[in-house]
Amino acid sequence: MDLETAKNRIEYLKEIIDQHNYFYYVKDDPQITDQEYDQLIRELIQLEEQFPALQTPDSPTQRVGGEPLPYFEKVEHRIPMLSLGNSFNAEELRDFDRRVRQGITAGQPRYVCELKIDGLAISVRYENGLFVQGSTRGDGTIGEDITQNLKTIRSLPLKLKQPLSLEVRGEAFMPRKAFERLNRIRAEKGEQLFANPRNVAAGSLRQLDPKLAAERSLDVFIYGIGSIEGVEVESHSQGLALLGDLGFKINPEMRAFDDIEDVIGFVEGWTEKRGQLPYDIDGMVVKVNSYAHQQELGFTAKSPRWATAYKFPAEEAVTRLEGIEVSV
Ligand SMILES: CC(C)(CNC(=O)c1ccc(Oc2ccccc2)cc1)c1ccc2c(N)nc(N)nc2n1
Repeated sequence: MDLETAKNRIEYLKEIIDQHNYFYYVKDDPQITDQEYDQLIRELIQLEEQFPALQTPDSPTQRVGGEPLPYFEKVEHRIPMLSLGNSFNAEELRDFDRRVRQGITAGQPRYVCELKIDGLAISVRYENGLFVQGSTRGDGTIGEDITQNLKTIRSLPLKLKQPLSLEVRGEAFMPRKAFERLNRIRAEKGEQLFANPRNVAAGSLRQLDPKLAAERSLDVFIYGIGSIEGVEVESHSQGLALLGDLGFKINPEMRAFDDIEDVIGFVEGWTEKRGQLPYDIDGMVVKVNSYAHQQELGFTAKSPRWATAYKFPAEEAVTRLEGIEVSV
């Protein structure tokens, strides 16, 4: 095969594999069998080995990157990763609504409610549509560069559907089924079990060897834009829709409401049924949707005044002792 033919075939394979990665890992709706997918990947690996000059960093073969790192570099977030104030019950959500209504001068607030995934907060930077760097939240200003590990998460695109430069925020997590499978294997080996999926996700992303992160079936939901060039976005929901169009995995359970009583109904609903989700959540996040309203409301020292985290009541750790239920 000559160079030109190889170049065209490699470009075709990268495109088609990216599309199938999107269907499988982002939409959870595979369009081809695992065997057909493996065949495409194997052909691309062979062609890139035969024509090394044609291998590019955004190739799907580059997800399980290089050698283990000696340490993680520090990364300064251009836009800080802020924390959330907490609300613990319906009345505190009503207080939040009253403060919001006092702080805006025009219109009524519209709220977007999202699941608060129990994972590790991350920030990922793209330049001209290509994944260039990923980092942990750290202290909100300085995080750790975990690019190699984040590239192993297949629901995180290496190349966006539009060549935009932006920084996104999200939560990396381990699905409950992967957590249970991992602990079953550790139990068989007589190794100590992990306490919860969040610890495994955090521990995996802090491994210096990306091959370990690649084995952990980690996943990600993107929940916000840190910064974006060349695109005007006016609301949080519009931002999420744009992120979805770019190929990011957005949590499908987000809803918008105009009345705080509907927000309360929604978050109380999830308090009951969160066990049905394939991943752990530790609360809900309620955000004022309009960026104009967010601008008016501003921030406290470390949190936006236009968002709050509704924390679920601590689950009663109920253990069965000789058949009787005791709450601990
Ligand atoms: C709302 C925000 C705190 C993100 N937003 C920011 O971090 C943020 C940061 C600078 C901003 O503006 C500034 C720009 C420059 C300087 C200072 C602030 C605005 C928002 C947040 C935090 C955690 C979340 C979580 N676990 N789950 C979901 N679903 N959403 C979440 N949302």
